[in-house]
Amino acid sequence: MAKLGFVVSEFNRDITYQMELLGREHAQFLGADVAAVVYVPGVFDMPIAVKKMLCREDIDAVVTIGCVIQGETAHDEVVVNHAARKLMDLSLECNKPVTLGITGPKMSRADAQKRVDYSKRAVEAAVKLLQRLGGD
Ligand SMILES: Nc1c(NC[C@H](O)[C@H](O)[C@H](O)CO)[nH]c(=O)[nH]c1=O
Ligand SMILES: CC(=O)C(O)COP(=O)(O)O
Repeated sequence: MAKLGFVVSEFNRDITYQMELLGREHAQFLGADVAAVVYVPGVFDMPIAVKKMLCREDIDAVVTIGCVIQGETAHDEVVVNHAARKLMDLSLECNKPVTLGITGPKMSRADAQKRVDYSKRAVEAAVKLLQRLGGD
C-alpha cells in the first residue's frame, strides 16, 4: 500500500479544506494510506515541511495541497513559482515523488473553487509514480 504524506496550506483554508477532503477520499479510493499530515501557514512555507516528510522512512511520496489567489501585486506568482520549483528539486534530491496539488497563480476565488479537484490529481499522480517507478 502506498504511504502518502500530505502537506496542506492553511492559507485560504475554506478552499484547502475541501481540497484536503477530496484528496483523502481519493487516496482511500485508490487504496493508498495517508500516513501523515502536516499543516503549514502558506504555500511558500511548504518546502521545509515537505523535506522533513521525505526524510521519513514511513512516507513513500508527498502530496502538496494549497491554493494561491491573486492579489494586487505579483506576490501570488512569487509564492507559487518558487514553491513549485523547490518542491521539484526536493523530489529529485530525495528520490521520492512530490506532487503538485497547488492551484494558482493568476486565479480568483471563483477560479480556485472550480479547481478544488487538483488535489485528487496530485494524489493520483503520486500513486501512479510509486507504481511505475517503485521505491528506492
Ligand atoms: N497569498 C497566499 C499565501 N501567502 C502566504 C505565503 O505562502 C507565506 O505563508 C508567507 O509569505 C509567510 O512565509 N499563501 C497561500 O498559500 N495562498 C495565498 O493565496
Ligand atoms: C498572493 C495573495 O493572495 C496575496 O494575498 C497577496 O496580495 P497582494 O498582491 O495584494 O499583496
